[in-house]
Amino acid sequence: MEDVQVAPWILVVPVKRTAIAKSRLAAAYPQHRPELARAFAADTVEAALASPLVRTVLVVTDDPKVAADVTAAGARVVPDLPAIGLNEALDHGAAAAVAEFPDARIAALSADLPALRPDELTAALAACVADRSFVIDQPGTGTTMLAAAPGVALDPHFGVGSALAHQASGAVPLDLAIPSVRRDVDTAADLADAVQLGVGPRTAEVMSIVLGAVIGSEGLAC
Ligand SMILES: Nc1nc2c(ncn2[C@@H]2O[C@H](COP(=O)(O)OP(=O)(O)OP(=O)(O)O)[C@@H](O)[C@H]2O)c(=O)[nH]1
Ligand SMILES: C=C(OP(=O)(O)O)C(=O)O
Repeated sequence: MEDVQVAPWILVVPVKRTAIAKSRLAAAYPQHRPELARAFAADTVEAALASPLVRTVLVVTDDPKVAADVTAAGARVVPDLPAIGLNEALDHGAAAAVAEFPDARIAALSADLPALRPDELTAALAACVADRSFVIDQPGTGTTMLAAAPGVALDPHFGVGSALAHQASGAVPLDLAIPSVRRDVDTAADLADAVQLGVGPRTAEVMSIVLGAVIGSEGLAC
């Protein structure tokens, strides 16, 4: 009988309600911040689903628009528990993943990676050989992905200074050239950098509306 290989990874992607998310973009993008947060999540999930190592993406969110977007893309939604916070949301998503896929490898992936490339995510997942591995973000202090081997607890420590916290908890940082996996977007400068790398279609669409509005308001074009 043919040996069908099953993709080993379940990704848990947390998405805060976009009405309150990405507050550090508020000054630069007061009108479009929620739409940008939604577009980042849609592009991140779509790129993750395109990796051949990814079996399923579980999106932990209470945002109905995000839930509709990611469901249409082929991901599954795990409703957030009320006001539990990022690491608790990840534990909640990981528990749902373990219950359904006990032999799978589980990784938490931030939803603010609009330039994410499936090939770079695949390279990152393939390099996760330790019990727990993680990807340090572009600034060097945070984390964009945390992965665990089957049977190993994810034990997430996302938040300010999470790179040090994950290392201190025994997770091993990946040493790979994977700029799109590292490029999380918190600030307007991060977003400009992501656009340089090449963002996914949803973010590109919102950015074209934003730039049209800016240029239009300056009377240069409409
Ligand atoms: N489900 C869920 N996801 C969260 C929560 N807090 C943060 N996230 C997600 O975790 C990822 C990293 O979070 P941050 O970069 O801090 O995002 P943020 O809180 O929207 O951004 P700031 O307001 O600028 O701090 C993003 O994908 C967020 O949507 C939470 O309480 N629940
Ligand atoms: C949640 C994190 O970071 P940020 O808020 O900078 O995206 C993190 O890096 O763990």
